[in-house]
Amino acid sequence: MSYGTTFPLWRAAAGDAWQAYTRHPFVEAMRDGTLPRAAFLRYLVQDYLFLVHFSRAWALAVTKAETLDEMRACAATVHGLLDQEMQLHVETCAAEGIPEADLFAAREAPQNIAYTRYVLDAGHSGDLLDLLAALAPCVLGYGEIGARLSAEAEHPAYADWIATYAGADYQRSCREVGALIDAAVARRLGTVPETSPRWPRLCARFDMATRLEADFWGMGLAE
Ligand SMILES: Cc1ncc(C[n+]2csc(CCO)c2C)c(N)n1
Repeated sequence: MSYGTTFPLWRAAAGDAWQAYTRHPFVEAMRDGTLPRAAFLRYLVQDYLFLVHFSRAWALAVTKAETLDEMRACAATVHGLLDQEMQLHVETCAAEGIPEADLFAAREAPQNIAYTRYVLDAGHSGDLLDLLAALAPCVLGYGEIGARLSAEAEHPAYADWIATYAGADYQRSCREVGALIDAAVARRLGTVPETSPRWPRLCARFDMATRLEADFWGMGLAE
């Protein structure tokens, strides 16, 4: 999965951290069906809270945008998060007897706070590129994981989760976010962004968010 031209450069700069995130033991246990249900639910409850803060981060991106096209793309993501992506969490948890009010009131894990507030701070202290570099591992990493697991899954236990992220709708939104990033980079850094003095900091943002994603999986596995 390339999702544009900027993402592969950031992914390569993150090196081994990218594999540690996208091939984390939690991911591999969804692939082979050995992930304990309790670990998945612990992850899903935290992920609901995560998506609340990610909706805020994409809303911040609307205010950091410089063009109407950027605003539309970020606003569409806010809408998709609030009205579609969180449904997987709400429905899966409801089927396990966990109502949505309990999800909203759940206590945030430190790994969740670290990741979501890091992304929000990247946006508050920087511009749209700083924010997008911190958001990219989440959106595009799940696109990569979903596509791989749908080809490699050995067990149906987590088929709904995999289908959400491997599905055509989600894969299209990954391509759209990839295009948003490419256009935002070209607009602000020109056609050879790797030579910009800002480039190393954007790579560092992407790298840190990638490490925080791996820690988020680890939180799901911790008893
Ligand atoms: C820890 C964690 N990381 C990434 C995602 C996936 N995700 C989060 S926000 C967003 C953008 C809207 O399409 C996507 C795809 C998740 N659910 N949980």
